[in-house]
Amino acid sequence: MNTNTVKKSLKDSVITRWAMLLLVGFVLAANYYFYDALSPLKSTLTKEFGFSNTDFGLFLSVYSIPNVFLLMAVFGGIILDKLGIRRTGFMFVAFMAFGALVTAYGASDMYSNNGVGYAFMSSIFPGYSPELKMMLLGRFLFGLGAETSIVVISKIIVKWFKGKELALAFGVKLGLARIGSALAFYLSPILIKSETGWTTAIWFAAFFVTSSLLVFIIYMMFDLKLDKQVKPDNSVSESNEFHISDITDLLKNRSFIYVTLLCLTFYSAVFPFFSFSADFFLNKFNLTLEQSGKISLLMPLGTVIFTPLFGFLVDKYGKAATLMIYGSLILTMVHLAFAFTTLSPYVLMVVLGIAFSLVPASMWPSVAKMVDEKRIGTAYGFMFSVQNLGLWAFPLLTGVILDYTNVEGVKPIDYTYSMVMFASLGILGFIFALLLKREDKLSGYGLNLPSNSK
Ligand SMILES: NCCCC[C@H](N)C(=O)NCC(=O)O
Repeated sequence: MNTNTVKKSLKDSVITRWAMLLLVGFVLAANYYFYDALSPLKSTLTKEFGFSNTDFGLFLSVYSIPNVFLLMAVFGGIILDKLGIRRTGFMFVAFMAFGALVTAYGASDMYSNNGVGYAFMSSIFPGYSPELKMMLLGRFLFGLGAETSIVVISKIIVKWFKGKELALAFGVKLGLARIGSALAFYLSPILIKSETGWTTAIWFAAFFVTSSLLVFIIYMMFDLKLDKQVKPDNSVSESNEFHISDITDLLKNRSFIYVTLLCLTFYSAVFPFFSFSADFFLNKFNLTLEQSGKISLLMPLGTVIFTPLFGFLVDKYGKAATLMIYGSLILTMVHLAFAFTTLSPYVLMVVLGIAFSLVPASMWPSVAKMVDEKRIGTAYGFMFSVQNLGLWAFPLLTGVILDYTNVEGVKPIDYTYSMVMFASLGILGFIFALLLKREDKLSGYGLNLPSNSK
């Protein structure tokens, strides 16, 4: 382990380690802001560029292509365990910023007025608009950087908080990420009305991500200082070598497999739903874009409170495996209620926020109990790649289901079948959570024990 300190180091100072969390939390908030910033703009993209439901789903899902099909999150995790936090983090946050700028450029007048790349994009795949293609390229690059940078930030949290308030720190980190999402749903509908044109909403998001690169550079200075204080032991350089057995060992670990499958199904029922949620409320409850955006942001806002709270409880009392079961069950019930009832979407989104706090607050710190810290980047990277299979397939499938079950141009759009799909994913997540808890009794990782007892 990389923690054989004799003297006190930076991470022993409560203020410094929480300040580090705020720095990387800013990077994460920018990442989540950009991911969600275009979701409230679905109808605007249809109006401006003729996006169909499927085009919009394609735009959302292209984020995951580098992580699923090029295994970027896995390679990113391996690169991270080998090259370390600073170099890997800088590289992938820079990718994220570049991708965000390319997306904004693709939606801009500068590009549509025969800007760089317009002629080329017009010449390939003529069935799709040049704007969509440039925006797809941007989101692809953004996704390539964004997922690995989340892996890097997860490793940063483990580095500063393991053996201390780990689950609480993960909870706060996720809370900061969700503030990014909530801000996106709040600000984007306002920014599209700005005098500088509707694309201000996308440019603002792109500059937010770019500013996070500067914040990451500040973090790097503290990281360097900590590494100088906490000298690695002699075995580290050898153990930093990646071996294929690092992956095969993970695949032989049943607890890890169940938690990965839970991650896939649970998140597939949340993020793709969330991306369509503003449009769903608008259609189901006949609301304005601003009203529906405000309902959507109740879920991330709820998680800002609940995720750190549940993280604190997991640190203190344990029960992570049990809470993952409850979280999956609540998620399923909320989606069924969305599909078949007209219960208040305000209440349901808050309840969804509780489910979306229970599982992440328990899941991510639990992985640190199953996997050695030196391999945590590889483990999170692997989970993210598998999860991205869902983040790729389900937005696309939602768009296809919507186009298939609705008549083009006829409003309101009916989301019932898509909601049933999300509820089914919730049921699968519930089953994997049960299996994980059963397996924990055999493996002895102690997922239901408090954080400092392992
Ligand atoms: N920004 C939306 C996609 C993030 C996915 C990421 N791989 C993840 O799972 N993050 C953890 C979380 O709970 O947000």
